[in-house]
Amino acid sequence: MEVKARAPGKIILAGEHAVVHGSTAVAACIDLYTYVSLRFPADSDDDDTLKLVLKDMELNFSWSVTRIKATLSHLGSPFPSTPTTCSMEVIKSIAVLVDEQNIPEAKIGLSSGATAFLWLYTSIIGFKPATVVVTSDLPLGAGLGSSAAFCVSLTAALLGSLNSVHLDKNHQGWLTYGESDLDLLNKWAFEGEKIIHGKPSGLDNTVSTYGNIIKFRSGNMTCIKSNMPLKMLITNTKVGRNTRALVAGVSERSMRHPDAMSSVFNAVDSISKELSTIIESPTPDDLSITEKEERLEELMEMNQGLLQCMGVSHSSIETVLRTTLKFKLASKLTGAGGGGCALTLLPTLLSATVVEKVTTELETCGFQCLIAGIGGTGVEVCFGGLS
Ligand SMILES: Nc1ncnc2c1ncn2[C@@H]1O[C@H](COP(=O)(O)OP(=O)(O)OP(=O)(O)O)[C@@H](O)[C@H]1O
Ligand SMILES: C[C@@](O)(CCO)CC(=O)[O-]
Ligand SMILES: [Mg+2]
Repeated sequence: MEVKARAPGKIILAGEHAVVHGSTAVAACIDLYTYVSLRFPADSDDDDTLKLVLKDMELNFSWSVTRIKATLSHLGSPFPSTPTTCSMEVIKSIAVLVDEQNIPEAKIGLSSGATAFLWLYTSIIGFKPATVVVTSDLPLGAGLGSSAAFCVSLTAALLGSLNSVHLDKNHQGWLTYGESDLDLLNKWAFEGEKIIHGKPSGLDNTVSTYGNIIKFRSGNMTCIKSNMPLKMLITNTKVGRNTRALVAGVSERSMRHPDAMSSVFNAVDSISKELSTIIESPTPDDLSITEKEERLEELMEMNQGLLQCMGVSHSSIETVLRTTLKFKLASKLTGAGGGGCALTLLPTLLSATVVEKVTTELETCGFQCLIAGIGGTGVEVCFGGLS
């Protein structure tokens, strides 16, 4: 049997980092996906290996199931209906299995992904041979939620292979999970994100699981129905960074300056709330689309200033801000910052010529620009019948 799954990446319109400290954030999924295919060998096959193929990265990992079992069987796996945090002690045991794969230094960031894989696989499936193939449209470590899309799509494929999860396995094409299975999936994906991010808020895995545009605070989400066009230019500065280190840096700063940072987080909370109210309010209401866009631009600029205060901007992000400002366009970083991606609001009345000019100038700086569809469906699974 083959189970396929796909989960979207995301953009954060407001509230990254502050959301880790209890503020509201607003995020939307984008139509760029991570895909996972899970295949179990036929019973007749004499196969004892669990294989993880990271196709885009040209990396093949394989572990003997007997060896994994010897390391982890004391945990009583599998326990698919009980999402459980991987303890530091178990992370260390899994790290030994990952180290044995001799990941090249240039790709060493993938070791946290491989650790999350082994935790999710053994916790949900147990000690069974399989081949898991991963591909992704998303740039890794660039702020578009690749880690969450990886954890969500992987969990979707794993849970989809279980008989206890109710899905029509004869359905042709992509299928969505029922509400309670989605909740279980999201909890497991969050446990994977903890291994990659250290202290995630849960925002990224939640928007990848449920899709749409969401308002999120302290683990609770509300879907937002947008009443205005929201066209964003995404610029990838291609400056690599790591969310775990950036999140830890903000926490350290907030320990050094608790009062000042708590005011910063409160200000972000107000920005996210105001931004979601503007997006949701009916048009024409008291504000025209153009007025709403101007308010959003101002809020994005304010949020960017506060992200700078948190210490997560970067000279490459500042270059994007300066370049887009020349065309009177507002931008902010999206995701964890420190490089990665920036968002620029493209107002409805902006001419195609200006979009072309700003894109060309950003690309001349060595950046990569894209416009993604936002707010679609979240994670999906498929048991065959994809063209
Ligand atoms: N397709 C994938 N295959 C394997 N590992 C992945 C994949 N996508 C993400 N990862 C893991 O996630 C890490 C990147 O996660 P990180 O949280 O730093 O960035 P991001 O999720 O892209 O950005 P942000 O968290 O700011 O949205 C990679 O180094 C890798 O360990
Ligand atoms: C930086 C952060 O707020 C968003 C990363 O996309 C981290 C998190 O919420 O887990
Ligand atoms: Mg991430």
